[in-house]
Amino acid sequence: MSGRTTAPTPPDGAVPPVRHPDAPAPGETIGSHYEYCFGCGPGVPHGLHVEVRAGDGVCVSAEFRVKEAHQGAPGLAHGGVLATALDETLGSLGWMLRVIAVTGRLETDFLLPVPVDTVLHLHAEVTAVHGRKIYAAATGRIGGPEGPLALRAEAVFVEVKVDHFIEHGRPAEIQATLANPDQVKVARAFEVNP
Ligand SMILES: CCCCCCCCCCCCCC(=O)SCCNC(=O)CCNC(=O)[C@H](O)C(C)(C)COP(=O)(O)OP(=O)(O)OC[C@H]1O[C@@H](n2cnc3c(N)ncnc32)[C@H](O)[C@@H]1OP(=O)(O)O
Repeated sequence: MSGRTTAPTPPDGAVPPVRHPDAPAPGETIGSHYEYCFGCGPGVPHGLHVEVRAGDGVCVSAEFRVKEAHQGAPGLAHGGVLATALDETLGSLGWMLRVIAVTGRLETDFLLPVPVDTVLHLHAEVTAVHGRKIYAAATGRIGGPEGPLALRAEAVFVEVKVDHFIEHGRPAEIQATLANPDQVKVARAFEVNP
């Protein structure tokens, strides 16, 4: 046994998260990190267009309107789409820590069906950090920030460097991204100075 675990419960030795001094101000819109991101990109017509704002802790909130293109059952959102909305919101927490992190594990409870046209109110926060692992939790509420709880998630994100994307991404998109200083900035590629 190696002792490695991917469970979303912080292990012994995990520490509380620290909001980075250069994190976006509370209430500030974080904006899309990539034009063609299915979760937040304005260049994806059937994408989710999740809009995220910084919170005052190591947390963010977001809204997402379920569209016809997001159905699973008639008139209801597809569960995978809802998990994507949670993933996108959780992924934005990297801005609050000023790191790039990718989803390692995402556990989702689907508590209520979510009809088309619903505005889902999402909230995500970092609960602990252990080395490169970032532990986080998220909720999705129907109709308002205090509305009925439809979704709940726990996640482990793993911090990576820009090299992760350069090594694994399709070259055409990576080269176009790195060649565009505005795109590098919004992509959270903090260690790149274009
Ligand atoms: C050009 C710039 C572009 C920038 C764009 C920004 C976009 C942001 C986009 C956001 C979009 C939204 C979000 C998205 O959709 S992100 C897209 C979906 N996610 C992915 O594609 C991730 C795919 N997986 C990997 O690339 C690797 O497996 C990673 C990088 C995750 C780890 O491989 P790596 O070789 O690096 O790490 P390691 O093996 O040395 O392990 C290190 C530690 O991590 C722990 N661990 C490992 N795996 C898991 C796991 N699955 N769960 C829990 N924990 C895990 C491991 O136990 C160890 O801990 P410890 O045992 O030491 O304590």
